[in-house]
Amino acid sequence: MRRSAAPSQLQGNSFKKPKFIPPGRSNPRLNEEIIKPKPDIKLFEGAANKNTFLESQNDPRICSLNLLPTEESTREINHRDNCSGKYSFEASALATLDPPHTVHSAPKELAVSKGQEEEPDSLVKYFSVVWCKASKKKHKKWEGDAVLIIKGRSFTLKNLEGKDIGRGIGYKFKELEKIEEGQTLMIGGKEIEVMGVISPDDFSSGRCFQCGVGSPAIQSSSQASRKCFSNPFKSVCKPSSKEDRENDFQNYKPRHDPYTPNSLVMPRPDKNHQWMFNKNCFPLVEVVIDPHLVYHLRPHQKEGVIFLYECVMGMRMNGKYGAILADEMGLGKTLQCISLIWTLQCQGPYGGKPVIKKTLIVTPGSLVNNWRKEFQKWLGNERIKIFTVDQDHKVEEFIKATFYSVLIISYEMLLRSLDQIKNIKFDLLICDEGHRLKNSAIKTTTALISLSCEKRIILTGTPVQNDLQEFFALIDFVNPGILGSLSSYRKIYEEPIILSREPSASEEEKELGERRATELTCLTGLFILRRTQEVINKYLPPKIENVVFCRPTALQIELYRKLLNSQAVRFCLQGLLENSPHLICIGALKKLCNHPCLLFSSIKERECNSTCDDNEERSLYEGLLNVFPADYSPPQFTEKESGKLQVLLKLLAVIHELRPTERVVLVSNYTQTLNILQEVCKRHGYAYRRLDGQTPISQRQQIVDGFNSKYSSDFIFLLSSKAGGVGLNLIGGSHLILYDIDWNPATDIQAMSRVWRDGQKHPVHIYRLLTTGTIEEKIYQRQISKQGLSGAVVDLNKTSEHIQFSVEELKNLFTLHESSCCVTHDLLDCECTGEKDHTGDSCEKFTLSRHCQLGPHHQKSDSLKPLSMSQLKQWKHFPGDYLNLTDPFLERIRENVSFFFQNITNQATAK
Ligand SMILES: Nc1ncnc2c1ncn2[C@@H]1O[C@H](COP(=O)(O)OP(=O)(O)OP(=O)(O)O)[C@@H](O)[C@H]1O
Ligand SMILES: [Mg+2]
Repeated sequence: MRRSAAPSQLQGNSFKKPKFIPPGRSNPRLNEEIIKPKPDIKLFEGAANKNTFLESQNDPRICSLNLLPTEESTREINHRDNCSGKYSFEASALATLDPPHTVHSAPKELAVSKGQEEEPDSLVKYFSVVWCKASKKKHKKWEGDAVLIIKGRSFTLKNLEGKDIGRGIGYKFKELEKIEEGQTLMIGGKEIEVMGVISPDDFSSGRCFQCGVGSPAIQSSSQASRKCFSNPFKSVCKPSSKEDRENDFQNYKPRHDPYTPNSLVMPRPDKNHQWMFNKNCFPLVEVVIDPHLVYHLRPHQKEGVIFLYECVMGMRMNGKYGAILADEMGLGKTLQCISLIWTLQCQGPYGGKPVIKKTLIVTPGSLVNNWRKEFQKWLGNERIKIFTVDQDHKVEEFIKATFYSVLIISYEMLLRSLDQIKNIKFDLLICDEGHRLKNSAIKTTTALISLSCEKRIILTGTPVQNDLQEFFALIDFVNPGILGSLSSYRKIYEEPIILSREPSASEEEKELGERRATELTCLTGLFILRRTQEVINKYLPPKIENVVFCRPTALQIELYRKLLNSQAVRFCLQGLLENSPHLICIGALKKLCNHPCLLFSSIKERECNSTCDDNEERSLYEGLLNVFPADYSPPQFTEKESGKLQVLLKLLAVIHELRPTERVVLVSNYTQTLNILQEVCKRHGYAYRRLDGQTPISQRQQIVDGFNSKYSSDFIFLLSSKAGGVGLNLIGGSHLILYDIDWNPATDIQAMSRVWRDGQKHPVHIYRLLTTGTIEEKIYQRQISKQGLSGAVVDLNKTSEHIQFSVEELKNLFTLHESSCCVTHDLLDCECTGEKDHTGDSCEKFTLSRHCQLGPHHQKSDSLKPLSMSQLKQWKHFPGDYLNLTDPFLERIRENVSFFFQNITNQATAK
């Protein structure tokens, strides 16, 4: 049985008597009150004091009706008659003889109104109650907490999971109106005791359903300012003797001077915290961040460290020690965590004793060494001993060598070594790129949940509120139980919030959904921190972003037309979408855009491995080989066959010529395309490195370091965005070219943020290449239109296979616009004719709205979000043959380009 004590911990809610009291047992608080007989009282007040309790004992009428919501007949509710005369001495004398769990006669059901009573619309009341089924059993116990909602002449009883457990209509208004704290009554076949009144606000916010939730322990984040203790040695308890006190005075000094001008001092624990965690009565000592780190920390990082400190210390919410640091990419989440670990490992507020001993950092395989490097970068090799798990360094080694305090391991390795890891006592768990834990059913999540460590931090660069169920999984991971069970979360938050966003939602539903969303935000906002790129922009060089529309070649156009005329495409357009032939068609068109030889290879491959199942694919390729020259051979592809490749070559040449010391990151989503690009590098003598899904994890950091090194002779870094994009720092490159486009804007954004981040010295140039009039433009439009944003915008796992297309959409997708120099511009409703340099206002002044289930409360500016159409319109744009092209790079590639969009961020600091 659920205990009802929790609601009392909620600040500001109206639960006054939260404990279960067996039916018939008097409520201790009310025992103190003398309840005078009221002649007009109608409802049973058995549990309100001892006397009334005895009333019930003597009452032979135990309700046998079982009134579940569906049972019309049970709407009969009778309040206890003749209450008034029974507050007798006789009864109270009996009370002293009876143990609490003796026979309890339940009150009679309240009765439904027979006549046509006037409906008082205005009356809506909420009560916290405890309930049990009506029974004649001697020893009854309350079965649970519930919320009773009285509305006019009807009632609803909801359990704390938000489910209806009783409902009835047509009661006497006057009787319902009289329900008050302390009463016991029969309603809907259930006996209930009214524990307290719930304010409408507590109901609409959903707070009244939260049980087991720790109370916010923080008043405001301003507490997190640099406030020194007036007396760092003052303790809640006094040390035992004078001598001890003197020793303490010596021993309990802060590790770093809290009074130096730039010191960063952690907020002090309040009395409640001290009472909970300072059982040994140690003196309070300032926790001061190592000045060596403070020197480097940016202002937002200082705030972040304080936030993390408060969360994991349980200072933000009683009994909860988790946090989600969801700063946008490149804001230095790693450094913030390192600062926290280093601090907690050496210091603590109680007697200066370290709060943690061992930390576990779980991260994608490609970032394991990046973490080690960051530790070295900020703390050197001596301060802290780090152990990274790989093929040659097993967890056993960490266990044997006790001097290691931090274990860094990939998610994959964690699963393999789970048994050993479980045996180590970790005090802090950090999950980097932790949005992967949004699915609570996957092995990684269950494995991590099984670790007993309470202090848990999720790091993620992607917003977490886009999907309410994934949101729950992340929240429940860091602070288990804070939102109740999944089913109660659904009833109390998800359903009303989603319902309120439906176009058909009533005003009441909208209001409720809005309130629940606000409450959810408030509750979770205490331990989620997200800052956007803007906080760091001022430290970054300018960023020049270009969308380059490349003309397709004659061969590409011919093949494209043939593909669109194929039987497979025609089937798709007739809505015959079994076996998803549209995905094959889309794949073929995308390959063709990258280079016709990729399509050629696919056709040849299909010819070799033909089975009877791939009719669609064969029908798609029919007659295509005739378009290629007879002796066509993919390895000998020519660069002139692809519009984008021609642009790329010119771009590489001009960068090499004009910026000989700068380097290029060249990104594709496809390994086969990377093969072509690699071949191009070889042919033109460009030194390169490559990182894709096949690159062994152990080599990845080395490849990245080699490229970033100032001594590197590389010119190009070939990167597979899906394999290696997340979390990498590629600041050695200042030009980034996205050779192809992904359905998911997040993949592209991830890749783009690899170069424009802290530490970048050069202005950053980003080029997104699209083939004019083709499917690539359509995918781009989908990215920037609302439609593209729906659902989990930033979910890197979402691919085209997850996207549903209507036949209408497919028609649009499978159209080649041969005469337009930029279909995307045509769609913008821009007043310019595309014939001149059209410069709109800076896009930065536009607030970007994020499509998010939590609604407007969360729609903060999010600079790494994909653009919207209207923002793109504000970008400078011009056709390829525009005369006054001032950008030297664009000037050199214009021959093969039909249109440009350009936007410059941080122009003021342009060098
Ligand atoms: N205060 C700072 N001063 C200088 N460089 C910094 C600072 N903070 C972080 N950096 C550097 O910025 C780069 C990005 O930091 P980091 O990798 O921690 O970003 P992140 O927030 O984890 O981003 P992502 O979400 O992409 O993983 C790193 O090279 C890091 O060393
Ligand atoms: Mg990171």
